[in-house]
Amino acid sequence: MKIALAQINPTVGDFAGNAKKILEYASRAEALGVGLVVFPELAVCGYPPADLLEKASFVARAEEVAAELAQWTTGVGRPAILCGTVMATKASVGKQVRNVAALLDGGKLSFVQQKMLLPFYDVFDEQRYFEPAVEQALVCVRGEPLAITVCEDAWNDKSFWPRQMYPVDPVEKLMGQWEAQSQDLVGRQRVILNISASPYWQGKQQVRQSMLAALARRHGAFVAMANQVGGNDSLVFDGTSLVIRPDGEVVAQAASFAEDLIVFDMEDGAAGAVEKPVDEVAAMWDALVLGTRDYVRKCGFSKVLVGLSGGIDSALVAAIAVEALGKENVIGVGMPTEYSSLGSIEDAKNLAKNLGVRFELLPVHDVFAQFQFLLQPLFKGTPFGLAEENLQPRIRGTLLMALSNKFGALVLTTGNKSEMSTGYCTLYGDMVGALAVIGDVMKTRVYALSRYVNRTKEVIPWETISKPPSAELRPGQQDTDSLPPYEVLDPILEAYVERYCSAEQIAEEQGVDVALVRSVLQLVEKSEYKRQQAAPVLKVTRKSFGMGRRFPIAVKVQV
Ligand SMILES: Nc1ncnc2c1ncn2[C@@H]1O[C@H](COP(=O)(O)OP(=O)(O)OC[C@H]2O[C@@H]([n+]3cccc(C(=O)O)c3)[C@H](O)[C@@H]2O)[C@@H](O)[C@H]1O
Ligand SMILES: Nc1ncnc2c1ncn2[C@@H]1O[C@H](COP(=O)(O)OP(=O)(O)OP(=O)(O)O)[C@@H](O)[C@H]1O
Ligand SMILES: NC(=O)CC[C@H](N)C(=O)O
Repeated sequence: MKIALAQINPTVGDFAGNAKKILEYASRAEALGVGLVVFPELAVCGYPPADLLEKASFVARAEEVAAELAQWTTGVGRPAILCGTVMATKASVGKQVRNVAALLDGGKLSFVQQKMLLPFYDVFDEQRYFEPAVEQALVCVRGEPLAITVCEDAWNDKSFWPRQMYPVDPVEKLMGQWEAQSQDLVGRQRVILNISASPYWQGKQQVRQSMLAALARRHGAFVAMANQVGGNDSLVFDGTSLVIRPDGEVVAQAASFAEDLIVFDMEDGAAGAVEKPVDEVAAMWDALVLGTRDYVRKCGFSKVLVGLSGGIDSALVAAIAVEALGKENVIGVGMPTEYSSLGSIEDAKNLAKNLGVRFELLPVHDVFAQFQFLLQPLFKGTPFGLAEENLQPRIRGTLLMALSNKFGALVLTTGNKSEMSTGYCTLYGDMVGALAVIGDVMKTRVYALSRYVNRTKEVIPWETISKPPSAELRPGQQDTDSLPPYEVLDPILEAYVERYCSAEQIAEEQGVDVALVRSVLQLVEKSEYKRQQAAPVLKVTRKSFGMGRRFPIAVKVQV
């Protein structure tokens, strides 16, 4: 039997749109003569639906849609559909919802495999909503025996992980059944299907592939994983659906960061490997582009605004926005004060010209002067300081939000992960905005991505890339007045924020003074309040700010 993996981009809660997409892909699979078409985890309602799952009407709607989709499988020659959805539980104890792989065949719901392992770490919170499966069962589709798993069910293999997170391994259980039923299944190729909603972070594609290859080798099985693609709030799903043969070789791989349909046939399993190497910078770029596009469009917008300072962060965000939404949908706004260098305004204009985007100049010297004048009686006798400096980003934030209200364009916020980690950003100032596009990208990585943007021609002006970073909030200000150089800072932050290393471990690992490390860690601890008020951050690393990293604010932490 030919099996198709349909890597679709659903929208959370858009039942009609998702069902239409499922049938569109199922029809394409039908035209290719497949017997079964496999869709990602929760394809019917989109992943992650979060607390929408607590509404009985949401779950009921998913059940109705699954029944409608089943109708489609009635026709002659129609493939069976295996798709992720939610269903109410029947028992009167426990959680009310099940995360399931539903097999729709012959016009009806013919089999249900409930998810057994419910991830509850980082961005996942499935134990909050779902009742876990207590058992697994093999199923025959058009005469082919199949082992069906839902995402995390395949992530607990003892041959791959040094430590198993759960006491059971659903794949092991299913393969045990294959053994037990060997009389019926003798000579039959083992096949493990996995429907996934497995989000991207840097390096994730390789982890997923090696893990599934280990599973294939250990059980002598074909492993086929259909993954979701697309951005949903902070999460970006890369797709990269895979088919791996029993010797661990990849035999089919779907596109990354785009919808796709791939077909495989166990009989042609010997076909050459099609493994595509991953360029980490390119993958991160693709993730940021897709995450931005889907956030803006799925929220019902098409246009965005970016404050262009002539600096590298806003330049990179504008370049991502153009790739995601088209140059006609991006507006750059320059808002200089007396501390902005002439070069910065030129750099911002050149960037806008290179990107082909509309550029508006709103000099804010007078507004800034008016604010200071108004505050003068209260501020009398105090030196020019943070309060005055921060007025500038706050004026810019107010103007960007006014333009947003007037023209219905979302503001993209430009802070990077180094700044968000250390609190080097102004609350209600440069932190305004709908989406923190590069909030999970350290400054040193911002440079790498900018060079990637310029790989064929100069888009981000070289002046922007080569000048020392500065917030330009007072004469001659440079980031290094307040922070260590980014080459020193970023590895410290990565070790602390992403790997939870101690000051001593970091000092030893990186050969830096422990007092310097402590001063950086203190900045991280002191700025949690800012991060909790920040726009959603597109997750591109193992540990990003937002729902997968929860720390208290009113707290005393020793670093
Ligand atoms: N625990 C807590 N919970 C809630 N709110 C808390 C708080 N602690 C302080 N606050 C509030 O936060 C205020 C301080 O925060 P905030 O007003 O943001 O100001 P603050 O962090 O003091 O200053 C902003 C820093 O970021 C730098 N900056 C600004 C803009 C852009 C860039 C750049 O390079 O991109 C850098 C700037 O040079 C300065 O060093 C306090 O006055 C207080 O109102
Ligand atoms: N003169 C300006 N005109 C328009 N927007 C500005 C201006 N200055 C700052 N901004 C906005 O505020 C954000 C914070 O900028 P700032 O210059 O303070 O530091 P930065 O983090 O180094 O960013 P960048 O590298 O983009 O300059 C910028 O990315 C930009 O969106
Ligand atoms: N939806 C899931 O079960 C995802 C969990 C899985 N470990 C992943 O990160 O991809």
